[in-house]
Amino acid sequence: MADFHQNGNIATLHNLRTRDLDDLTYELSAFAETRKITLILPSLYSELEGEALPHILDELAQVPYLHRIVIGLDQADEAQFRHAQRFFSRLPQTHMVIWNDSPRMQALVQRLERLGLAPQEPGKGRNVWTCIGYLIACADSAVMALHDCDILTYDREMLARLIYPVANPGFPYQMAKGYYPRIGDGKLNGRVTRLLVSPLLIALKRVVGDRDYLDYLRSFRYPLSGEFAMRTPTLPDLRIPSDWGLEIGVLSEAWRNLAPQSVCQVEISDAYDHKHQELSPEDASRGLSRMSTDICKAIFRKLAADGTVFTPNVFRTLKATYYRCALDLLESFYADARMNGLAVDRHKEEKSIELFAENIIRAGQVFLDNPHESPFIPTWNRVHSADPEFLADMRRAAAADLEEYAAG
Ligand SMILES: O=C(O)[C@H](O)COP(=O)(O)O
Repeated sequence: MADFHQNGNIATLHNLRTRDLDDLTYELSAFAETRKITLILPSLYSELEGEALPHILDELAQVPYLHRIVIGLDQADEAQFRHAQRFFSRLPQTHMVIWNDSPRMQALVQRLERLGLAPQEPGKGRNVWTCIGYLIACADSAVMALHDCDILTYDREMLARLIYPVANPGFPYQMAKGYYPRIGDGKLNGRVTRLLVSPLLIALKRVVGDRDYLDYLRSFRYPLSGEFAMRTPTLPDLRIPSDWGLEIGVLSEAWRNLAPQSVCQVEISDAYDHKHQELSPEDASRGLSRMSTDICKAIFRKLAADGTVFTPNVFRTLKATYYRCALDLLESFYADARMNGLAVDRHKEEKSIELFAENIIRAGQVFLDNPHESPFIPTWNRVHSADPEFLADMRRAAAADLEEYAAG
């Protein structure tokens, strides 16, 4: 049974298991009559062949309150795009599959390149950014929700709970961030959240001192969850990182753009499992190693923008402090897991901590070498002011792709 603890920084909306899904769905459907809700699904083509997405579609097919579903399809060729259209056609809601690699979409990226506004690299950040652009171009939704396509434990209650705080017109929330425990196969997962982000935030507080931004980030029970919902007026001014700092980046943007009273976190599942990436200790450009470096960079950059001075010595101290904090937290995770009959491989976890400690230094070095480097894709407001026709052309391009490469 959940608790009802509030941390005092941002509101936490728990699942007290006192309300059934039908009742929640009924109320969401009433909200949706006056505030249209769009769901964004950033998807890799390979996820269509995985076990999670077919089940996600089965669940979504039963959701009555969604106005539109926008699927951003990455890493697909023409035949795969046609297949994707067939795959998603069982959704009863209006939906759009955006083929990000289509010749038309690529021509649009080149158009942005000429303006110096193109995303620096492909990936989930660019995919999400494109889908948000499409949503802005449609100009008919009041609420947007987004979740990953690799959730093995998906059910439609997760979506209902994610959307509710921003769809309820009586609530002050502009953004809701999902949280849950990541558990699967009898193990405690969420390696980067538990072993990097949580101890790093504690260590930063010790090394650089109290910062509102650190307190804010520490308030989130699962800062790396890929699930969030927002009221759409905030979207045109949202800067999305194109690297793996996407989740932290979106939280940082909410901190910059919104009052703390308008941000909340919401419990959406009691056991979440997804596809696990490899740690990749040998190759820092892949897997959780790359993810951990990008996350550190995102946090360092944000603190620097808030007036924190970083030097090589600060990063060396931070590494040592982090290492101690991470080992201490590991004790807590171990005890918690053990008491709940879950496995924690302490050797593997300590190896991960060692890798993350190295990556703190690596990220620090990248930051010191190039403090102005920014992974952020320009906001849609900026693109719109540089090229007022762009959004309408993008919407037309997505529709033309759909027509030209009909499922067949
Ligand atoms: O949330 C995280 O910490 C990362 O996405 C890794 O998650 P995993 O350990 O569950 O694969």
